Amino acid sequence: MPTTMLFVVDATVLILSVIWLRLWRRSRRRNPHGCPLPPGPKGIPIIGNVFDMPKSDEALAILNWGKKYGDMIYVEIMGKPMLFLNSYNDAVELLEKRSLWYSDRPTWPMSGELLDWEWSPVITHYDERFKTYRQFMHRHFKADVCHDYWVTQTEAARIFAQQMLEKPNECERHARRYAAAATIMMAAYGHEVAPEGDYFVALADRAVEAWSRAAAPGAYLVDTLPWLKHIPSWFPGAKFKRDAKIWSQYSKEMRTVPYEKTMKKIVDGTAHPSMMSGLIEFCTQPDGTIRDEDIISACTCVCYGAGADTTVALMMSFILALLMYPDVQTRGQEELDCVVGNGRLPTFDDRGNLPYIEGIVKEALRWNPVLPLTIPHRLMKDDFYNGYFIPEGTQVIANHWAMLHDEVEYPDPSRFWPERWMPGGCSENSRHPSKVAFGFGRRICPGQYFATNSLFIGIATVLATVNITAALDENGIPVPPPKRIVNTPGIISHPQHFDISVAPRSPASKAVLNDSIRNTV
Ligand code: HEM
Repeated sequence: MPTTMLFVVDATVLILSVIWLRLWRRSRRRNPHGCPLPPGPKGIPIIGNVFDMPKSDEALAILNWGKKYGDMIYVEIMGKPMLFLNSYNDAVELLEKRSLWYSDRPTWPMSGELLDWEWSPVITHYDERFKTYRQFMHRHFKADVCHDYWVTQTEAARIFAQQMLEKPNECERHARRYAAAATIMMAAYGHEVAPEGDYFVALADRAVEAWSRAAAPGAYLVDTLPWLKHIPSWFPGAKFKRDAKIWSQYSKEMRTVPYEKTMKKIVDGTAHPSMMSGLIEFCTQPDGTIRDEDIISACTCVCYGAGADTTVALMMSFILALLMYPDVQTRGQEELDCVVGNGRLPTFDDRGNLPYIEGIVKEALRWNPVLPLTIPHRLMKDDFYNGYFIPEGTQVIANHWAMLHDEVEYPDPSRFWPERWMPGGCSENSRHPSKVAFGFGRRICPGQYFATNSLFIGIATVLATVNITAALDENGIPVPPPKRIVNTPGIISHPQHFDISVAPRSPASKAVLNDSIRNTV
């Protein structure tokens, strides 16, 4: 028989064996105790549902799948089982009540292993290291400790408003400095960021940007075929390995450079108090050694990695909402004038007296969820739920978009409508969006109180000091605001760039803002 013929026969036998093995494994999975897998699109042998997966607006598409398959939707991608949860109750039942088994994370071949981000608490496996890292984060970001950051957050919010007035078209950059750099870097390292070109921030931004590119769903074949990670980097088509080599250096520098520089200051006695100085003190042993140093550096580093983009995205969604729903701005300002007055700026002490502003914070968390399909939890053993079998290793993904746009909890869900939360409003007694937006169970976001505080003071300060309106085109005609939210692609939902005009609310409000900054700088 000619060699090519032999090759064809061998290849056919191999393919048929793999198909048989897959079908056999699938039927075994389906029926260990007579329970079927949860419903979902049928898929095809070997590759499973690769071609069924939506290419854009994934969360919305999966919400719509729910109409056909129910609240739990099961798919397999090249043998990798995935379960999407559209309902809050299922997420609580599985990710919270059974969190002992639903708290692991999957392995990420490109963005985790090859980019050397496995140190990151966000993707760390559910093990002893995980428990130590959660304990460290909790010490420094639990609800009552977050009061310690109020002053920094308030000052940074005022500078944000001032920068918006100066350069309205760079709003996103100002939001990044505010929400992320100025507050998070101070909390994590006691580091005061430079107004422009801060070194720590530049290192972190470079690494996070590379990570986001690597982690975008479907961006790298190696995530679907993990064995590809073993091919040498000179091999044709192995550009991903060469990219990963450069990007892994960014990850290393992001983690080590701020840590080492801050450590030097701690040793010199010139460091500002911070999470890092607190943890170093907590972990220093009687003999002078420091335990868990790698976990300390991971915790300080992850604050920017996990907290920057998320908070910026929410602030930008809030500003977009002001453009699309101008009444929200007017009503928020009326409440602030009534409660805070015109002679000073809002502070955290006013929060309990500002129900409408609180309604805006809730809508900001709900309306355009930052992580519409959140980070997968990995099931650690076979499970049975509602008559279905869920195999070990399944990646369970809560569809935050579906839960936060649930028409029963939040009628007219695509409307940014703080009134829904006011006494007598249609969602007055509905679930607080933070119960979904920050995730579930043992992997719930440890920065949630810090983040919500940043949102509150940012929103209150902007409304108290500036008016945001549509940008004007070259003929001086207002550019109509977008009619619906359009996000950039990627794991985190950032609204696509939009221009705005920003003006002081009044000469008096501008003077109060400038004075408040002068008195604190
Ligand atoms: C508004 C801003 C934020 C939102 C909406 C947000 C949301 C989330 C969500 C949905 C998760 C995944 C939870 C899960 O797997 O069930 C998460 C994880 C995480 N977040 Fe946040 N987050 C925000 C800000 C922050 C901040 C400011 C920090 C740090 C100071 C932070 C640190 C983390 C960490 C370390 C994790 C990984 C948790 C784990 O896997 O154990 N986040 N966040």
